[in-house]
Amino acid sequence: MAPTLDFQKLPVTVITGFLGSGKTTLLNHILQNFEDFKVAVLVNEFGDINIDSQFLIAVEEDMIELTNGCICCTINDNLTDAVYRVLERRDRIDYLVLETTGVADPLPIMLTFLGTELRDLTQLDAVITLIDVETFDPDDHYESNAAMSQILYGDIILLNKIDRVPEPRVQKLKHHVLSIKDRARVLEATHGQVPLSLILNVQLTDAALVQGNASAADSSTQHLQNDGFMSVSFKGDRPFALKKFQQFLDYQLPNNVFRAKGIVWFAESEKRHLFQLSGSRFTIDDSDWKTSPKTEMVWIGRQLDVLSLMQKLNNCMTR
Ligand SMILES: Nc1nc2c(ncn2[C@@H]2O[C@H](COP(=O)(O)OP(=O)(O)OP(=O)(O)O)[C@@H](O)[C@H]2O)c(=O)[nH]1
Repeated sequence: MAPTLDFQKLPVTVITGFLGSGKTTLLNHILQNFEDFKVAVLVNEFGDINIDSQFLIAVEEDMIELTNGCICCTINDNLTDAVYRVLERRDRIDYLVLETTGVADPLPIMLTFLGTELRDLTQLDAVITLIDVETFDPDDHYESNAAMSQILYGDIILLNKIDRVPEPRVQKLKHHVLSIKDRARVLEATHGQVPLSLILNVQLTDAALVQGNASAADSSTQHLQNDGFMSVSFKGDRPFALKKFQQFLDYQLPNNVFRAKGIVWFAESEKRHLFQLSGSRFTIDDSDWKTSPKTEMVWIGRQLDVLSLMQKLNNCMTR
């Protein structure tokens, strides 16, 4: 028999984790496997989620509805508004999953659910923090206050990308995490593949403890600026020359770039290419164009020299 969720309050799971740690990958795993319930997901961009177009019923400006009853909403700038849009469909939605941006401190987000009128309508179930075991350095935490806060407030810490490192490193990181947060549920995964029963509807968030930290949230809204992260968008109306882009990645990529993703149009290919860079590794996958070809990418890093980066990317385009 299918399990039922009969909560008066809408259960909410928050997925957090540093840039490129695998949050969207986990979200896709949830959307594909949480079949018994109708899930709403709140994301920053639709483009990241793998939605097979055959499952689409309706696409509105900020909401996508799927045949299985699930919906995806974009957060835009206002989380509370986005949650209320989901609550308007409460009769048809059993569960809410929210993916934060990689440089977000989860505490203010948790307090949105615990410290406002949303507290009567939603039930914060757990915060899942993903850690990329390959790039995470326990000595510097990416020199980021937000990364530290993600571990401090994570109820479940998912050590992800264990396919990329030797087992002893995973165990070392596990000890490190438990030294910061001894009550965390620590799990290990590749591509976020964990049984959903271990991460959803687990009721792990201690609301009283989090609310006790409310005063820390005032200063934490500054984390983004303090951590020095910034993003640069690049759009190209001419294709990239494959060789030039390869040379850029091999020899000219600034070392303060941490993450990049987007769609690339190559002169040499009729395909649409999805580019992902995380740390020093990148992948390029292909699919078919559903729009006219174009290049659209986001580059994220610290103190980026915007002009120089744009110039280098411009130089990758064919004349
Ligand atoms: N080898 C390996 N790659 C992974 C794993 N999990 C995710 N990836 C890849 O890592 C890259 C980043 O994954 P995402 O799920 O987009 O990460 P994210 O945390 O949503 O990234 P941001 O949106 O930048 O915060 C993608 O290319 C994924 O395919 C894993 O367990 N092993």
